Amino acid sequence: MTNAPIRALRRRLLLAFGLLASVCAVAIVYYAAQARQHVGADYTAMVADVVRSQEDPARLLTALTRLENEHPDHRIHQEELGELLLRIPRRIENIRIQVLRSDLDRRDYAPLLEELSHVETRLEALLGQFVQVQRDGLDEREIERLRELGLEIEGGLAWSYSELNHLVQQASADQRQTMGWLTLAVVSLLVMVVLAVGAVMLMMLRLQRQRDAMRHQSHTDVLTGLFNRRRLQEVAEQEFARRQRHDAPLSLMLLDLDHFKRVNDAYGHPVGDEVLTSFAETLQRQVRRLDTVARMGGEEFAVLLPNTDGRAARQLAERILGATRAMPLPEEAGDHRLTVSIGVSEARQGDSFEHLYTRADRRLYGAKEAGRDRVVSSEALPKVANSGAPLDDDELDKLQQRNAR
Ligand SMILES: Nc1nc2c(ncn2[C@@H]2O[C@H](COP(=O)(O)OP(=O)(O)OP(=O)(O)O)[C@@H](O)[C@H]2O)c(=O)[nH]1
Repeated sequence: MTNAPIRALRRRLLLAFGLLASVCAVAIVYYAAQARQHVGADYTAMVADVVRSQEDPARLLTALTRLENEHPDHRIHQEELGELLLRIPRRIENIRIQVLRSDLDRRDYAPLLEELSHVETRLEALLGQFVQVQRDGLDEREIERLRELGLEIEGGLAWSYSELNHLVQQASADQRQTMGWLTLAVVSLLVMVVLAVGAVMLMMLRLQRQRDAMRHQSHTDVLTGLFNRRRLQEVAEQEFARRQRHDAPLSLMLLDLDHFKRVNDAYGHPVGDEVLTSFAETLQRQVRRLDTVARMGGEEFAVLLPNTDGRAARQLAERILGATRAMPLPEEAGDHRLTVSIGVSEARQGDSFEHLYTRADRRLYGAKEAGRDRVVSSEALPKVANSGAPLDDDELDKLQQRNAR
């Protein structure tokens, strides 16, 4: 079992994690920018209006002073004053509406609106006075009265606008601070979410690894690292299904080390283990990547050979015979001659894996019976000593039964 699926899964998880983190980062930056823009835009219009209105009190006073010095025949400054007396109430109304619609605290702006209302009544009085002046002309008393009203209005307006300015600046600063905290909270939250998602992904990855490791163990022979009987069965079922679709040949080879008990008895079990492991390596060196090598138990092995007919399987088996004889053994067992018996069978029409396995097993038995260190396959069955004719499967069955008795 390779690590490739785990690596692929890890790559996919990392990619998903990176994408998620990027989306979160873009969302945070976009949100923060939007929020700041919104706060700024809310008060900018009001501040602009207040700044414009703050010029009105000074203009009013200037217009009144010029009025004093104006020649009765020239009505230029009277017109300027008249215009101001119409414009200032409009501006006050505009600012009042904006204040009422804003998020400012009512308790903060109530005195300010009260003062503006007072200024409005004073403006009405000034307007009345002004109309009278226009009608009756200016005298010392009228001028004095106009100046008093003008100063009162100027004071009220200046105080109200400066208070309002202060309130707006304060509110703006408060909101910016709130937005800062809010942004920090959102960022922390998102970071936590991202970390949590990352942790879950890591856990999933670990679980996947553990599952793969367990699956690997359940399919693997501990001593040799080869597949075990169960895995061979699974692969064989897949190969049989594939064979039905593509009509490709499929062969099975069963191998059993000869007189292996003697190795154990002569050199000890650990040396026997080493020999089994070396034989497994020898087998793997002989086969192709698409072949499946398994240890069936004890000193018995199997090789499933997709896209391989009986003849090619036999040739491979002959090669394995030679490689086994030439296989270097552990030092302690240097004198021993290791050989193997092999039964080979090719899948026939309508076969199941059980059929294929039983036939190969029978031929393996035949190889043992015929003297070991040989291959028995459908293409070259062992000869019966007295007749010299090759044995077929039925004859091998009979031989097997006779020996069992
Ligand atoms: N060292 C070692 N020996 C094992 C292992 N599994 C099975 N064996 C031994 O393999 C031997 C098999 O002996 P037998 O079934 O008599 O077969 P054999 O001696 O190879 O004789 P033939 O198969 O008839 O040629 C026994 O001694 C088992 O103890 C293993 O994992 N390690």
